[in-house]
Amino acid sequence: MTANKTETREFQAETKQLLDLMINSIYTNQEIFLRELIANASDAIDKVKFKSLTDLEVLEGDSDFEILIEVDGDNNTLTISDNGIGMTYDEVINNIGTIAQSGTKKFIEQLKDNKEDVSLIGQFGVGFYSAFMVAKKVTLITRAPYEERGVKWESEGDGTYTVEYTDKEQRGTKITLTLREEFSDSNDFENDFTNRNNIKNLVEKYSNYVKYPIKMDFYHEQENEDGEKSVEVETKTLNTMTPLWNRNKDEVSDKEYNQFYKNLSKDWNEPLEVIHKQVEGVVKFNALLYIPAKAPYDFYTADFDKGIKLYSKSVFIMDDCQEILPEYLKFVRGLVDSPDFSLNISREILQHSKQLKVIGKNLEKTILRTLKSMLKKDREKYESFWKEFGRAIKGGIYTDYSNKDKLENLLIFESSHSKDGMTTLAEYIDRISENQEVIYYVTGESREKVENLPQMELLQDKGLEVIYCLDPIDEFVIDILGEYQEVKFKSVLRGDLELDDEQKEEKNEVKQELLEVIKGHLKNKVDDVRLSKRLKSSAVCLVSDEAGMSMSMERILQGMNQNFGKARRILEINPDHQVFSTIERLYEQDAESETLKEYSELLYSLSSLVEGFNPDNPVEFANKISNLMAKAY
Ligand SMILES: Nc1ncnc2c1ncn2[C@@H]1O[C@H](COP(=O)(O)OP(=O)(O)OP(=O)(O)O)[C@@H](O)[C@H]1O
Repeated sequence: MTANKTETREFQAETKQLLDLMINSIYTNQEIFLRELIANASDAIDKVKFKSLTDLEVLEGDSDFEILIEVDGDNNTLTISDNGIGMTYDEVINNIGTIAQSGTKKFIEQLKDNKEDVSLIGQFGVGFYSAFMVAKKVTLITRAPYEERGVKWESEGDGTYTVEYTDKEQRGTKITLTLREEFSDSNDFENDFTNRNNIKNLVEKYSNYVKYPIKMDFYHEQENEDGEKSVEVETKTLNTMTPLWNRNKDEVSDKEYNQFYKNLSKDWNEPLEVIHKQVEGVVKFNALLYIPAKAPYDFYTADFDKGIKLYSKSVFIMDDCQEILPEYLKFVRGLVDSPDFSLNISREILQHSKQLKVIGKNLEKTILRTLKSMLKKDREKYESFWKEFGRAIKGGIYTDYSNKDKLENLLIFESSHSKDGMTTLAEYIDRISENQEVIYYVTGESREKVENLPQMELLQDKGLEVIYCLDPIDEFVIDILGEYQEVKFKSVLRGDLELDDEQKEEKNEVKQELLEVIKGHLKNKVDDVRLSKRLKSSAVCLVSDEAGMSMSMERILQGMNQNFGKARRILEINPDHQVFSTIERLYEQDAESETLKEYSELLYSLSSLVEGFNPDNPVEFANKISNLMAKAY
């Protein structure tokens, strides 16, 4: 880098792609660029303010924090300035010239498929680039504290940008957008970003609770008694600033809560639930928490930025405090403001903060109470919550057994009881007859698949309700719970169902020898062969042993490339099926019959197929079936 020279640099390939999309593909809601730039300005002021707590010099005597907006209708420009932390030369190149966030690629992919979905912009941390939705040129001039010179960055969004040193007296950043014609057209109020009233409306809509004054000059023409004209300048603060969470709950409207949420989370949707808590006790705090309606695109990945914002007496301390709420509530967004937090609290100190623990426990209880009440009072809303975040709650049971009692009552499942609604475990228990001693459950990929399983036949016939575990994590959760209200869980696909069927019991006595022969033919494939008490119309099914791993677990672990061995397989044959009579006949004629061996193998392949496993040798399997068909007539 050579000082005082203008450097022309190329954007990264990804940035180019992003800019291209910003400029050419987004046709609605372009106005949010203003929110994004104001948010950046506010973040930058937060940063310098925070730094000044330990280093007052950083302020250089300039501590009247503010964000200024200027418009110039003659030159079609809009300028946003802040006296925040500013950027050094290298920071400009690192922060503005490149996209560090790994999520950006995914953002580009999603935008390609869904060009209208600008709600994704904030989520992916591409806020600054949204300026190119409305600007044909963006000029950024910035100076960091202690730097002698400022830095000028400029780009027309065409693949390159320039950087050079420049003079800048005031600390902070000034961003000037030279607007595209369609965004400075005085005949189109909502898209005219040189119109002061439009800007005022947008600030009120999107940035009303930004903590620092957002100011703009308004010009009033005046005429005195002698007919002389003059212009009076009035500087107005456009935002109300009072932190919403410190206002009385009764004084805050739903609209205000929702708008605040959108600013805070960058989510385009309204939140599903708002929790506003004001506590005066041993520990004093105000909290404003939100349960989102939709899971962010990266919610179930390690990239997800979880955490709650921390404030002390309305002064921002930290963006994403992860210590306050347990991992399973990571979907909750919001902030906590407590005078008990120390301003220069570090992440290390946070982990041992007693106040934080007390507040965290209090909030956890409140959130769980809110969810419980939603489950009781508004099932539809709860089911929509569950669809988005149910897995996080289940994860809470799976990763920490001590959460079991808190969370088991929040679980809901699909079940054979109803095609539309879902059931809690308590509702299941309420419905079962006194002599049913277990909670039946079945694991599988979809309602349709589990309902067609041969293993379900007898239960369906007897009208016994079965819980459908359609999410791979369900089986782990059920394994951990073991029982609910002292009623044990029982997998339909494992062990003996103990559904006593006396007629079958009688018939079963004589068949043991035949079963041993079949077992001998399937030596390396199954651990046992039994007569089934659960099949009605199907000939065979495969179940796993009560002890050890289940077959669905085996499949999940295999999918994760984890080799924990195989589930113990048991082949069950329906003694009432014609096929069984056939093999019985074969056995009576010749216990060592080759055909009996072949049929045993075929039955095993058929049962594996139903379970979703391919036959060990598909070609041999196909040949055997063809031969059988050829012999049939
Ligand atoms: N006004 C500003 N003052 C100082 N630094 C800024 C300013 N605007 C942007 N930056 C820097 O540029 C970076 C990139 O900004 P950008 O808006 O693209 O993403 P972000 O703010 O990090 O993410 P998000 O928009 O999701 O909050 C910021 O993280 C910040 O370091």
